[in-house]
Amino acid sequence: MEKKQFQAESKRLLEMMINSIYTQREIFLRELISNASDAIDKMYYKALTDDDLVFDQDSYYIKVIVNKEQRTLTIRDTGVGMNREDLENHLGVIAKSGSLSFKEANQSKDGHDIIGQFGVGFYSAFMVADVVTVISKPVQGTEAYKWVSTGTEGYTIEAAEKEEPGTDIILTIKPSTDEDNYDEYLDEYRLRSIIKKYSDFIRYPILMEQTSSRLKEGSEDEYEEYTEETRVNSMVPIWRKNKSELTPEDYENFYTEKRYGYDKPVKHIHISADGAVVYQAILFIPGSIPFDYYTKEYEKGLELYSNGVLIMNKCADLLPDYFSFVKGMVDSESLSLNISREMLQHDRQLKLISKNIESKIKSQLLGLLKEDRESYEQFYKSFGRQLKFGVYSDYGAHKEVLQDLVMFVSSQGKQWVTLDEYVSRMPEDQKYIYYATGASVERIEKLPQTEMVADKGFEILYLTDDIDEFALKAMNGYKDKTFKSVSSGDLGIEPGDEQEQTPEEAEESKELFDYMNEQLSGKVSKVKASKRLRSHPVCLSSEGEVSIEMEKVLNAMPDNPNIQADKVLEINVQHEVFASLKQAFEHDKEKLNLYTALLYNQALLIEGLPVQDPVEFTNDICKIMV
Ligand SMILES: Nc1ncnc2c1ncn2[C@@H]1O[C@H](COP(=O)(O)OP(=O)(O)OP(=O)(O)O)[C@@H](O)[C@H]1O
Repeated sequence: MEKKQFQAESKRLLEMMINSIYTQREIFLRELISNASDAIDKMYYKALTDDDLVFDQDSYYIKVIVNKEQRTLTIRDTGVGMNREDLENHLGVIAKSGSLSFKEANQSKDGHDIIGQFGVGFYSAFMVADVVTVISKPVQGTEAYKWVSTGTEGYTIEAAEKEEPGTDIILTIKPSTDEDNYDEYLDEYRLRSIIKKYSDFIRYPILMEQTSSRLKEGSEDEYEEYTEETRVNSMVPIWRKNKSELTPEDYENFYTEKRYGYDKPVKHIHISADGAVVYQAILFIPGSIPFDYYTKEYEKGLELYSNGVLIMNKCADLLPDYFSFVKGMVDSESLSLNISREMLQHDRQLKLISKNIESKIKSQLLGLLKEDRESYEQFYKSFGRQLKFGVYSDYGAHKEVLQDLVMFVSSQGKQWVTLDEYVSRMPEDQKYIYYATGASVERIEKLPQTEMVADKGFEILYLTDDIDEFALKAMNGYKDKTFKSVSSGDLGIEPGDEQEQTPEEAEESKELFDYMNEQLSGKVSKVKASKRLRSHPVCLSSEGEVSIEMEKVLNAMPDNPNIQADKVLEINVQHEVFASLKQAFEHDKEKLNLYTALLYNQALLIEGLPVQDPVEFTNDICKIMV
């Protein structure tokens, strides 16, 4: 029998293929099953134009058969089959896809979409097999042929016996070595799991013999093994079903089956888009945070299918970082796959899909916020931090998408409030959206800096997360209103009469404050009379872009940039302490120095900043006690 040679380039290409296109060996099964499914699809197309053929969906199947003794794995289909010419042209020429030509000649209808396009998938069989034998009989023909190849050595074709039309792809599985386990491709359970993973939604049944055990007839304790043929794939992808046919339980089951999470999702989003880009998607907002969510180990992404075949487990490009908590899958016919189907070309389609998905997620979250506040707050407690990171990232470029989704606890009843709610209940004379920062709501409530704004009856957002203030800065403002820290210089509130010092008093205290400022040189940039304090004697505020809270966050970072806020020590001139300061200024400078140091350290403590020299601080307290 004449042995035909692959062309030189083909030989190299095949070597390259086998060794480098695919990173995972197990996908050989996906490729062969996809080919089998394509072959059956082609029957469907042929039946459309050939009156002698009837396409009865139920009579077509794909069978995976294991023979452990002979180390063979057979993938059998009842599709169109190949004649001698096809075997030569389609399997003898690498990168020639009979399926692609077929697809081009037959426009896709009714969701019968052919998968093959590159003409290389078949050769992935050589990743696990020493010898590949193809026995095929075309549906329109009487003769069967056998194609045999050991890979790079070329192939032979001869006449063969086969009753039914269709194709058997018989792989002689390589022997296992110390490094490589090939036996797994002869293991029923392993094969089933590979089929489930990649080919669950192939629309023809994928059948396999299943070994189980049962009680022997007539016996109460003796078991026997038996085999029966069962279907491995679930065939109908739920995302192709009509939304009205599906119940909330169906979605929840899908979420659990797919192992997106072990919790109950807060919401599902089922998309069937057939506009500029055609795709289906089922997305979920998880009900609780995955344990590794806020760690580097967490990988975002959606499962990506092309025509029901899994292409990628986690396609990161489909989700922006701020929606990285979303789980689910996308299936599209219009993707430009690369040859291994492992990575996608960064194409327009994918971008369109991800833009589309982003706006769907946003509108669904807004819907949840409106219709089911409790669930939204539950969601927000888990993933709000990620949304705020999103607002802050890329210099606020995504604020339009996210600003209506963020919330903060506010001084009004310590409830969550959105920016929209805050602004809509602002009294007319309130210029700014006020916020205060601190480690917890309880601590913020006690901050002296909040006194004046709170006295005025203005609502204050309580910022307890280290990202919060950065996010607000990135947003700049909301609906024409700018954000204002209660610790910032100008609060935009006219002080009441009782706070105003007369010009003489102000002149008098200026000398005192200048003196104190000198004592605190390098620590604060100014000491001044406070306009915001009511009952407390002292507080720190900041001037300029960097607030004290931001200083804390920035300095806690690993590469500690040592950024300092421009701090101002504010003294409540209505407080009795101020009278003592004045007294000491006139009669006892040493005492004033002591008071200045004490007040400064108290202000630091209130802010949650470390006292630079705690021993000296306690000594100072002792000094005033004796
Ligand atoms: N089971 C089969 N029945 C009928 N024809 C087949 C079968 N398997 C492969 N072929 C033919 O061989 C060709 C080459 O198959 P191969 O898997 O290499 O490429 P493909 O499926 O066209 O593209 P891709 O690389 O994208 O999978 C197919 O296009 C098809 O014409």
